[in-house]
Amino acid sequence: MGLRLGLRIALLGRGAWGETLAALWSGQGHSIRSWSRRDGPLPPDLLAEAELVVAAVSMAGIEPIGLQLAGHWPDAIPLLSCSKGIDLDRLATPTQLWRRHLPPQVPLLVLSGPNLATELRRGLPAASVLSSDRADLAADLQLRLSGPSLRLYTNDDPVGTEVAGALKNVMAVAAGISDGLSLGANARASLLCRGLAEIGVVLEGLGGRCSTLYGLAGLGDLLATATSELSRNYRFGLFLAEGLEPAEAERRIGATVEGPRTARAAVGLAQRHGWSLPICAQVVRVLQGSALPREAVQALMERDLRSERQP
Ligand SMILES: NC(=O)C1=CN([C@@H]2O[C@H](COP(=O)(O)OP(=O)(O)OC[C@H]3O[C@@H](n4cnc5c(N)ncnc54)[C@H](O)[C@@H]3O)[C@@H](O)[C@H]2O)C=CC1
Ligand SMILES: O=C(CO)COP(=O)(O)O
Repeated sequence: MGLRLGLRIALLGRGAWGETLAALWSGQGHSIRSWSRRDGPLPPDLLAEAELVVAAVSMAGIEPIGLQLAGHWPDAIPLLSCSKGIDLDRLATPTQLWRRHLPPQVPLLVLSGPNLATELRRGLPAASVLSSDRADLAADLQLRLSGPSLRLYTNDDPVGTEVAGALKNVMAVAAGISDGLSLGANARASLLCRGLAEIGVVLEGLGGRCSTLYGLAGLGDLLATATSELSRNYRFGLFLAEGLEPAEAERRIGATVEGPRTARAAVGLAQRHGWSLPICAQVVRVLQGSALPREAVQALMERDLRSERQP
């Protein structure tokens, strides 16, 4: 990467998040060449001039795009992954999925934090984390991509950052259920606090650091997503509490809702590693139709009593 301030960015995905990032960064003088599924096949030269590739597709898009780009990646051009979820088939984070297809020398970075696209599109301020094992690169991109409405911090815990950003969507679904059932402020706070502990089990279990849990990608995004009707995952939970089937709830939202598949992936990871993830497990029971939302809440309240340190 040269010393120019304006970067040549290739953007994969022009959904709500991709459009928002494109608007922010083009407004800061970066040049954006973007591709979205609706444009048709990936142009073979999309990455040719790029200094940075930004991936803002939903989890479902990573594998097909990774397959198409494998073998065509310009040497060592970094990828900034902005997706939030755990892949259900491979129980993998977004960068773990990308890594399967990209040359080992391609540096990977993660962007995650309390970043409801609708608010950023309105010009409202927010902060986020740029995470990478490559501290030099993260610091360089922090400087170039931070702007008047999106302030970037760095950390060197990409796995923890991704797990936090993925699992908060499950907790947002659970909070939507709780609020949809009118269980009150105490219930929501209790749920989110225990939800944070549960995110910590997965985060530390996969090698992330506890400090990330309490940072922007963890507690920060949990607070934003699990308390705002701008969040699709939270709205999805509200619809479940109303008695809608999951498929109908997704249809009404009409955009990506990563929480449901991530909940099932988290339960898959829990089975593999022997972890206890009670909130994720109850969200999955509701999704599978094996419990009504009220029964899931009751099951959480009736668990054996334990120390706060245990999940
Ligand atoms: N909307 C938001 O506020 C934020 C979203 N995110 C994350 O960014 C990711 C994208 O979210 P949104 O843009 O909001 O969703 P969206 O539903 O508005 O757009 C999804 C994008 O992914 C692409 N896509 C989906 N399946 C694909 C496939 N099989 N092949 C190729 N492309 C495919 C779509 O064409 C579209 O560009 C999600 O993982 C989400 O959790 C992260 C931060 C904020
Ligand atoms: O990740 C987000 C905000 O940080 C977006 O949340 P939703 O996908 O629930 O809308």
